[in-house]
Amino acid sequence: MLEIDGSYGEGGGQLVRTAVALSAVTGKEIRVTNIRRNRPNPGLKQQHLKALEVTASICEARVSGLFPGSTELSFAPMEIKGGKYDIDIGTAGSITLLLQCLMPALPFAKEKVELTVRGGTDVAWAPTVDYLQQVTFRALERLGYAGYVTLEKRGYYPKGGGKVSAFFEPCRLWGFHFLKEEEEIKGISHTSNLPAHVPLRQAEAASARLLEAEYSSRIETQSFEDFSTGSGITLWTGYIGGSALGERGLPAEKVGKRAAEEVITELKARASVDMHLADQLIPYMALAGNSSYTVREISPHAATNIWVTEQFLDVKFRIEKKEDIFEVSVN
Ligand SMILES: Nc1ncnc2c1ncn2[C@@H]1O[C@H](COP(=O)(O)OP(=O)(O)OP(=O)(O)O)[C@@H](O)[C@H]1O
Repeated sequence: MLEIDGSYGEGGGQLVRTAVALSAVTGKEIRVTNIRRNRPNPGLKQQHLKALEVTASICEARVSGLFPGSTELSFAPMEIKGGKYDIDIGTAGSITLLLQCLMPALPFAKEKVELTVRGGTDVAWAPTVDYLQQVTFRALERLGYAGYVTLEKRGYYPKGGGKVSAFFEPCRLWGFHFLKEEEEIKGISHTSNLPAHVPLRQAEAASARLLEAEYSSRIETQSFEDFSTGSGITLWTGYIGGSALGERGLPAEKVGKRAAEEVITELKARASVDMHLADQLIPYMALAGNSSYTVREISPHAATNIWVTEQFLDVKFRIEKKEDIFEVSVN
């Protein structure tokens, strides 16, 4: 039984998701203690519970400790099955973070996996669904990953009610060295139940700020009348993304500008991947072997993900400072 201290480093939800996914891949039984100890509300929340429940059912795991607020769990996987699953997170809990828990295991499934997930598609502290599609999947494809997600309906905080379909096929991962890929910046600016000028103003403000920094952009606008009310914008180019969400009282122009600033910060650093993708790629790069990227900073999320991944797999990540950026590689 492998014991993982959930308070290590960043000590958040991602450590638990990576541990469970790699337990499924390696077949190693685990116990995770001190779950989310470094968060103001420690223990498992609804979003984490759903992710763990689905991962357990896909790999027929024996689990204990799955209840709200639980700070310790054990997970003993069998084989990773395929099949169809219909999952309702029940709140505006992040759909993309639920997928983050499952996705590293799915190349090793016996058959294809089809999921329908209901929850939040554009919520704080998580990749937006557009980021997942345009940045994360673009990078994973380079590692041989076979899967895609389709947005059916947006879901914003607090009501949620978004819907995403996802499809994954068993595949063999291979190594890849990520280099900076810069194209015209693309984006989607979207709203639900708000006036049509809101996504336009978000998009125009983002484009104007990008142009000031000498980047051209093409941003699509979308207006929906879905179950929840909200707005957001995601921008991307190569392996770099940025996003911002609307808030009551926050002018649409500020939302657009925030997303643009995120992308500009990443692009100016001249690294190959952004800080979020950098932590997300760690388990896949370890499974694929012989891979690398450059990033402007090593975030606590990335350092923690490296630490958890090294507990499961016989790999060692190297981090080297090269001028103003860091190269992260694994053999
Ligand atoms: N704006 C964003 N764009 C892309 N990815 C993001 C963004 N914000 C957060 N992420 C990603 O979402 C994940 C968040 O992990 P984290 O452990 O903080 O989540 P959590 O389960 O909500 O946990 P906790 O509530 O314990 O913080 C990380 O992979 C991070 O890179």
